[in-house]
Amino acid sequence: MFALLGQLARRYAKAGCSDHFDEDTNRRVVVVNLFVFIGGGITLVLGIRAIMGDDNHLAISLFIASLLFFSTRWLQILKPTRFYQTVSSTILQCCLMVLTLYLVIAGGNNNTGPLWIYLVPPVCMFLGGFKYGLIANLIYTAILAIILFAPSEMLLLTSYSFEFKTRLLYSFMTIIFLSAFYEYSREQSYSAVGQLRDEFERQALHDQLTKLPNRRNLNEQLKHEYQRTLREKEPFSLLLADVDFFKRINDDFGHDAGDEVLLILAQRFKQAVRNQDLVSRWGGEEFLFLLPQTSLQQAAEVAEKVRLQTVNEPVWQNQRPIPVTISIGVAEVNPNTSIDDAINLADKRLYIAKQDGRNRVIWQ
Ligand SMILES: Nc1nc2c(ncn2[C@@H]2O[C@H](COP(=O)(O)OP(=O)(O)OP(=O)(O)O)[C@@H](O)[C@H]2O)c(=O)[nH]1
Repeated sequence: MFALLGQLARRYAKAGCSDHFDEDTNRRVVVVNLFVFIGGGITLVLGIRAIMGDDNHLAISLFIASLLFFSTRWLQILKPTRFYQTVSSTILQCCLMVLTLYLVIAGGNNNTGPLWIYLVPPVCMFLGGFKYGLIANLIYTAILAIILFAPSEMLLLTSYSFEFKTRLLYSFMTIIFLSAFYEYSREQSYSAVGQLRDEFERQALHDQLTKLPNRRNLNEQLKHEYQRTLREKEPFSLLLADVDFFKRINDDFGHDAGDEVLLILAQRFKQAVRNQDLVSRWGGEEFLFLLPQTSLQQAAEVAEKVRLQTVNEPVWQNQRPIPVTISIGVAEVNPNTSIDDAINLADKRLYIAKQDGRNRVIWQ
């Protein structure tokens, strides 16, 4: 029974949420749903009470407000887009503001109407965000002050003492300040968490030393590129490049120099290829190039260019030249080969390049 109620409540609260929305928008959808349930329900009940108390004006206002509250929920469920979510939350805020101002003007039941204005700051802050919430609250406060302090209470249908009006305004402004502060802190934390998440995602997909895409990242790109190859029947190619005798570089020049070599090579490789090509750090001193829309022969030419550039430009570290050469295995991916087959073939050709004396490209 409780489980069923919980399930119904969850379904009610989440109606209108969408995977296309960010977390904050979905949370606003939930708040609109909950507010409509509570706010719409209470105004409906108060409307019925007002009818029974023969206060027809108040009853009609409350019924209209209740209807508008419920319509905002229908709107965001019927049209689950960001635009309609904004429209429905704006209608809800305007409706709440007009209703509470009306309650201040009319006094409500035994002059208790002004008590409802304290709902405005938190609801507007949460639904509109810090900036728009603050603007809405300041406009509301200005209108409230005009209504309360107009000469001879000409805008009021009831009467309040001067002390009541000033205390109402002061306490209302305090609530605005607290709600604004809360919303500002919440937005700051939300954006800090977002930045942290982006940074973690970036780190998970990139190599720490060279900042190149890592193996996991490239595997994803390979799958995308393969889909395009299947669709458009156009091959792409892979270069598997490995630094020759890298262990010797580490031993002769130190591990830091080895790191520097990898870093400089990564930058040079990136500059040597087209924008749409991808260079990744595949393993320790291995780099895998993904060259979209490139045949085996064209890829072999690119590989030769990269090899020559590497052998002709030593890496300088602490004013010492470190001679570097690379060996490269090339393979083509077309609709008749799988990605794994192509990587294995590139690996096999790289092995042959090493066996044949290193500093060379093997592509057939
Ligand atoms: N400095 C540094 N060294 C690394 C890094 N990753 C792997 N290595 C080293 O690279 C060396 C690779 O050595 P090997 O696999 O024997 O290959 P190699 O010496 O390049 O010989 P060949 O590939 O046959 O030409 C190992 O000593 C690894 O410790 C790194 O990020 N930085």
